[in-house]
Amino acid sequence: MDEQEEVKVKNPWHRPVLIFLTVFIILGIVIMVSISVVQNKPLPKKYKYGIVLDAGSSHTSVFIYEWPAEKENNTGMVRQIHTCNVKGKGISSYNANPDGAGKSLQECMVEAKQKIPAYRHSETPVYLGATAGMRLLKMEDETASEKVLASVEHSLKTYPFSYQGARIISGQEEGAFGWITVNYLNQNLNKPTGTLGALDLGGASTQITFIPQQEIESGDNSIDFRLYGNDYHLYTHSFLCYGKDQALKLSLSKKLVSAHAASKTDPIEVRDPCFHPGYNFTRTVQSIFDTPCMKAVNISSGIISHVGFGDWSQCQQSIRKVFNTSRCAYSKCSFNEVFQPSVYGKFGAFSAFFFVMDFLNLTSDSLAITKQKLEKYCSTPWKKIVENYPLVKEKYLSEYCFSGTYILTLLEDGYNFTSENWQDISFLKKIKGSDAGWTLGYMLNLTNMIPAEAPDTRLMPYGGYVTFMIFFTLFIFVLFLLACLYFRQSTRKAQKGII
Ligand SMILES: Nc1ccn([C@@H]2O[C@H](COP(=O)(O)OP(=O)(O)OP(=O)(O)O)[C@@H](O)[C@H]2O)c(=O)n1
Ligand SMILES: [Ca+2]
Repeated sequence: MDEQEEVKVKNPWHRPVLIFLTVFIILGIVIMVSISVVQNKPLPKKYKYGIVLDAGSSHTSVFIYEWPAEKENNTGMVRQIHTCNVKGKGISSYNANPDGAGKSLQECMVEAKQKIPAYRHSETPVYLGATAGMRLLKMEDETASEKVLASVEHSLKTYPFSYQGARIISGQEEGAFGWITVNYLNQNLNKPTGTLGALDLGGASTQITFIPQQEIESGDNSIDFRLYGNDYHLYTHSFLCYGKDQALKLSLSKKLVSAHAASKTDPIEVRDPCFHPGYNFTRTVQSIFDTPCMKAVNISSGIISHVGFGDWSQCQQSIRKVFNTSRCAYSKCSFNEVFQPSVYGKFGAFSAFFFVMDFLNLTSDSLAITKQKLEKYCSTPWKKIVENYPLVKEKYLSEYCFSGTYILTLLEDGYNFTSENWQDISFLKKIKGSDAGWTLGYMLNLTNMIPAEAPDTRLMPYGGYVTFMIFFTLFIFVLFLLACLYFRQSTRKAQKGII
């Protein structure tokens, strides 16, 4: 009986240290299992795709985007994997032949089929957004614009993707989605850092979008977003007819009207300081007035002899005439009686802002140097320019003096940038491999990929998780060894006791 009692007392499982260690080991295992379950929730590993067609006034581009399926709500995860430039002009140029608009997309859409894995085709959304060219066509001939949209819709539905619509987007959407794109790509949206304003220059319209420091006095210039848990109150404006092709027509029409008033020769000679000395090109009056951007004038037909004389400061004076700055019903205006708060913060200037300033090698100079270089460029004889750039299309080449001067005048006299904040403007084409423009923001919005609230994050970052698991495994292993040793010692002692 005495012996039996001694065995009971010395049973090692009854020692508090051993009980303590055992509880710790079990607790440790439970914690490890729980963490690995939370951390390793099954996640689909594959990529998803989206296609957006930018049907601009001068041309159409097809953008293909890709993102990891499990990370679609994180900022900066969507990237552009391919672009295809549709051959020919923009879809609005098919007003007299709407079927041609749909057909023009074929080559790029076939390319899209090859770029996106076949098993993803049916779930890949396709959106087409048309901008200022189609806005103008709609103003001129609504039936023609509907036919063009019906034609591209019919064409896009023949592909195995998930067709989501073809529509004319508003100027506010164009500005706001451009702003979302640049800030999404720069990963500014879920951080307390400042955002980047967006400046977009197309062929037929131009947009300015930024977060101002002052109240927005006109309702149609204000847009509110809640993205990743932050509220954004944006100023945006789109100037229809102030893209660089329409602005050239506006400017030429003014020169034509005064030349016509001064002398009624046929052809009418229009001397233009925005074109190089020695440049001489024959145009029809109709080619300048073929747009609803211009008021009808009494010169409706005839031939123009367009003669350049390359004088930058006269060119700038002539361009100023297309901006009406005489009246403003608000505390501040840009031009044409449009409210605009003072520009604030850094800006990204893309599309034709970039094409032109990049060609002229003016993307990183001060305003004063930019003017000097442009003055020199405009006064260079046309013959020399053609010799210097044999590979550039003559139509593009002839217009860079006008376009550069237009950009400078729009930014300085129109939007009120100064020599102090000139270098806050970055002329850029791409951000981390994706084009700056409205298309990415448009897709992110329509696929709900930017949540209003910040998405849930992992329990801990991957590196932290791995360190934690290694440390904890070692810890439990040591505890286990200690427990074994202690158990063996206790058993021995107990056995000795029995003997
Ligand atoms: N390498 C290039 C490409 C385009 N352009 C010019 O840039 C303008 C078009 O810019 P873009 O942003 O493509 O305009 P769209 O989107 O077609 O027009 P919008 O946005 O007004 O609808 C046109 O004048 C075109 O001639 C250029 O000078 N150099
Ligand atoms: Ca555009």
